Amino acid sequence: MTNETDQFLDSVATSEAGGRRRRGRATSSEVVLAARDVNVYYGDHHALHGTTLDFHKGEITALIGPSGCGKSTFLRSLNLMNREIRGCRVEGEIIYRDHNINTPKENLYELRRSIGMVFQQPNPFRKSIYENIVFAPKRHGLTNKAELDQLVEESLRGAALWDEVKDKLDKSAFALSGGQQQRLCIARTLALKPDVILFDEPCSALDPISTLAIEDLMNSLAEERAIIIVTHNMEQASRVSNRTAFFYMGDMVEYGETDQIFQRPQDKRLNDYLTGMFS
Ligand SMILES: Nc1ncnc2c1ncn2[C@@H]1O[C@H](COP(=O)(O)OP(=O)(O)OP(=O)(O)O)[C@@H](O)[C@H]1O
Repeated sequence: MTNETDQFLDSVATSEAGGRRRRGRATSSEVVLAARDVNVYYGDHHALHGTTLDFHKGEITALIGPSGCGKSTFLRSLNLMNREIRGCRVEGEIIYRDHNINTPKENLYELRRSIGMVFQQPNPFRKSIYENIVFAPKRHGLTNKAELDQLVEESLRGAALWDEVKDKLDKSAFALSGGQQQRLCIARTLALKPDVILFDEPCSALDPISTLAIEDLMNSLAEERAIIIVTHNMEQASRVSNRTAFFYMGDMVEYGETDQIFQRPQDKRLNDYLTGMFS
């Protein structure tokens, strides 16, 4: 291991946030979601090559690697979002609770309840805070006002936003700060009671304080779910995740417990990436 890696790890281990929230090791054997030999093509371009990976309840898995290596492509395969991209083809199996969902008959609408997604840019609807939360549950048939009210409170509490917005639920979601909007998007996802949440660089548009709030939140959400996060921020991956997968040019090159990946990288490309030789 190089000096640069040592320094980086020291800075993570001694930072207050790192010490407080560091996960690092595997804690669970319950696989909720798994990819089996997943290949993704955009037209003729073979963007992701035969990727096999398990995701566990109670854990956060980080997907890392240089720009264009296929992290987001892989993430979007996990809830079949790639189907919305014209010319994109996903081969292989995505096993959710022992059943392959990568089939034409899979009901995407129902699937997205179970496997939620939070994007890079907060994307609330142009509606009130309350309506943002109840929009999808209403479409799924929930109409009882008391039940909707309770769901709004539960979801906002789950996203650590309730105290900040409980007196202005009828106000526009756009009146919230960027960090609050991202937590609202998380609350919106929680309202559907998913047991997997995919995060695609959820903090890249946020300031450091909001970033720490989202990291804390992911930590608590992971207690009952599997969380998968794409991040360019190596300190973040090291702080929040139990396991890490490193991608390079469409291949998943190395996977393991986060402590091992960051402290004892096996592959030279991973070591070079961690020490900033390329980004
Ligand atoms: N919608 C698309 N249409 C065509 N090619 C795409 C599309 N999305 C991604 N690609 C290609 O697939 C490959 C992987 O891209 P992807 O966005 O998954 O990488 P990434 O690791 O998430 O990158 P970044 O960190 O920059 O977001 C790249 O070669 C990219 O150009």
